Order: sequence, then C-alpha cells, then structure tokens
Amino acid sequence: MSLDAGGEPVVVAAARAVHLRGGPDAHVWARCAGGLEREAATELAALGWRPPPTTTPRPPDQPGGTTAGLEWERGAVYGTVDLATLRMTLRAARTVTRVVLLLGTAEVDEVTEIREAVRSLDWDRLPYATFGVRPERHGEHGFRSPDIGREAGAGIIDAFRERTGQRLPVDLDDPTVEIRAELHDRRLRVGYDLAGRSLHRRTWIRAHHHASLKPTVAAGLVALARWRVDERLLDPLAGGGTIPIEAALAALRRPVGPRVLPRLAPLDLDDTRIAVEVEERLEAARVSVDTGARPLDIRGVEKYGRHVADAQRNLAAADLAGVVRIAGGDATTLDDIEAVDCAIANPPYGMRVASPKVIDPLYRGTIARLAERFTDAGRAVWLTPVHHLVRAAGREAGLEAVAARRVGLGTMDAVAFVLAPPGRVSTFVEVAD
Ligand SMILES: C[S@@+](CC[C@H](N)C(=O)[O-])C[C@H]1O[C@@H](n2cnc3c(N)ncnc32)[C@H](O)[C@@H]1O
Repeated sequence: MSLDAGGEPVVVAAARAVHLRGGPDAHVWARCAGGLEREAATELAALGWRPPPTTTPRPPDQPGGTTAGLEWERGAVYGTVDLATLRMTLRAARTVTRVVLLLGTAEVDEVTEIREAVRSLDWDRLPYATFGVRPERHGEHGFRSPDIGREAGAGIIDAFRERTGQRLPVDLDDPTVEIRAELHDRRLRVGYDLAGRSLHRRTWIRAHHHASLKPTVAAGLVALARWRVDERLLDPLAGGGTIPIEAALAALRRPVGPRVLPRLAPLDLDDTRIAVEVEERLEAARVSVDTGARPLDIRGVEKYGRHVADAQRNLAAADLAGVVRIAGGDATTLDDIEAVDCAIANPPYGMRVASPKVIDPLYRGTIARLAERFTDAGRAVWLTPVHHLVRAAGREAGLEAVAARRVGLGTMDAVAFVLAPPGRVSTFVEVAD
C-alpha cells in the first residue's frame, strides 16, 4: 500500500481509512483538548460519527459550533454512533481522551437541582461496583465543579438504593465505573465513560519527558497544521518525540487505543463479531513503512542528549526507529535542516525549566530559522502560553499568525498559532480565531 492521503490532512485520512458501520445507535460525546474540537470533530466524522439527535441551543457568548456535521462545545464533541464505530473510535481515534455514553441531559440553574435530575435518569444498567463522578463545568455559575460531582454522586446513590436497597460504594481515585457529569452553561450531560481511562496514555511512551505534550494534543496539532504525508515535517524542539511519533503513527494508520476495553462498559463493546471486524479493518488500513516511492520525511531536533536518547526509546517502542529521525541539534541554527513544509513546535514556556530571558531569543531564533527554510507551502504551528512573544517573533521573521487557538493543557491554557508568510496559506486555515 502506498502513502497516499489523497491530499487530505493525515489524521483525517487515517481515520477515513477505517470507517465502518453496524449495530444499534448510541448517543455519545467525546472529550478533547479545549481549542482542538474542530480537529477532533473532523476525525470523528471520518471514523463514522453522525450528528447528535437534537441541536443544542447555545448562548452566543459560549464557544462552540458545528464541524463536519458534529456539534461541539469547549472540550467536547457530540454525535451518534453504532457499536462498531464506537469500538473503532476507542481503538483508533487520536485526538480524543474520553468517549462517553450519554444517559441524559437536564437544564439546571441551581446546584441543588442536580441531585434530582441525576436520580431520575435510567440507571438500570449500573452494576454494583465502586463508582466515581468526574465533574466538569463551563460557563458562569455560582458553584464549583466539585459541587456538581457531589450532587450527581448523591443522585446516583439515591437511584441505586431505590432499585436495589443497597448503597453504592464511592471511589474517586480508581472507580470501577466512571460517570461524567458535565455542565455547559445550563445544560447538564451525564454519561458512562466508555474508555475507562484517558485515551492519551499511549503504549509507546517508555521515557517520560518532564514537559511532554499529551499525545492527543500532539495529534490535534498535526491536524491543525493540515500536514499531509508527502510533506516534510519538522519538530524543532522535539523533547521525547511526541509530535513526530504521533504524526508518523497517523500517516501509517496504526491504531493507538487499547485493544482490550473495560469489561463494565454498559454496552457490549466486546461483541466478538464487531471486535474481529474492527481489528480486520484496522489491519487492512495499515500502511507499510516500506513504501518505496515516497518515504515519510518526519524529523525532530532536540538540544539535550538525554532527551534525544528518550525520544529514541519512544521511537523504538512505537516501532518507528529508522522511520522518524530525531537528532541532537540547536533549533536556533537548524544546521542539518534544509527545507520545511510544515513545522510543529511545543517550545519551553519559561516557567519550569528555561527562564523568560532564555525563551525570547529561543522563540525568535527558531521561528527565523524556520521561515528561512520554508518551502512554498511552509507554515508552523507554535503552541505556547507565552503568546506575546510569538507574534513579535513571527513579524521579525516575515510571518503572520493566520490562526490562533486557545488550547487547554490541563491546568493552564496555551495558544496554538499557525504562522505563515502573509497571504500564502490562508486557504488551508478556515478562520483566524
Ligand atoms: C516542552 S519540551 C518539548 C516536549 C515534547 N513536545 C514532548 O512531548 O516530549 C521543549 C524541548 O525543547 C528543547 N530545547 C530547548 N532549547 C532548545 C534548542 N535551542 N534547540 C533544540 N531543542 C531545545 C528542550 O530540551 C525540551 O526538550
């Protein structure tokens, strides 16, 4: 099989290759990094997700929209799937951390309404097992996320006691059943977490870089950059290699999710026929690295030898040694790099390790060297919370920010800039946010 994404961005092409249908429908939502919902929705639609049953009225000041027919709000994409698509999503989706089976929604104004709203949902499939509620809150409210978790947990305990007479045991650290309760403005959604644990935990991670990017965010940046498999991709600040590795795995259409799914999922995701069919489709979609005509050109540069060694360990675990090249070097000189179509960088932020005095020349020098090496298609995605430095560094290098997204990185927000020569690539980015 040859490396041919048909001109599509690689993450989407990888997803489309494994699309399949079958079985009864379920209403679900996926969680992804805030700011990368459009990329997640595009990937999920290519995996076979269809629109959710109803359109959610959303206040105009709340971020959200519809991409590839799927509605999204900050950090969440909503849709309808059949069992095979669901299993395929858990195995193959690169940009999402969770997939949640929707149990019900409610309009909520006061925190005290949550307990009753949750109690009245259909908990018939809930087994006697430890459970925990993971709350999430977006919008203006007079209460905090833990309050949502506490009230929703009380509602579940009420419902279970009414049905069985037993009190369900709570375990917030390592529950057998994870329930998600997410409030976006007034709309509360409650559902079963089908992934069991965050899907960003890839098996290829052997060496943890102290400032590593979540692989799901890396995959989202690859999609945001609209990288195609025939383009030269460079991560000039590669660390443990997350971005180059995720790009290569997508190009080669290798699944990144767990083969064994949690046993207590309320749907029979281990239905043997579906499981076998999904694995067969994944196997058929895989692309050989030995493609001959157009080998992948994915490179990383990293200053410190110990990180280069860690990246090599991760590459070996991902079975990408000899496919992706990560070498020692300085991003502010890029000595061994001649031409770049697409650069994706997750630089130091000047908070934990490098000081602000160090990152200013690092950003300016690296962005200038990239601009000098850009081909006609050249562009860079640059992710950092230190945004004020990036526009200035871009301007100095003759680049402009053609898009900027506020991307959630757990406890902090960063901005992903797409930097490109003025006017040249404005067609590949849909809007400048
Ligand atoms: C935030 S980390 C990247 C982490 C990476 N994305 C991962 O997930 O493992 C930034 C990296 O830039 C490297 N770095 C700092 N200055 C550099 C320079 N001048 N040239 C190359 N790499 C540099 C640091 O050593 C660090 O590994």
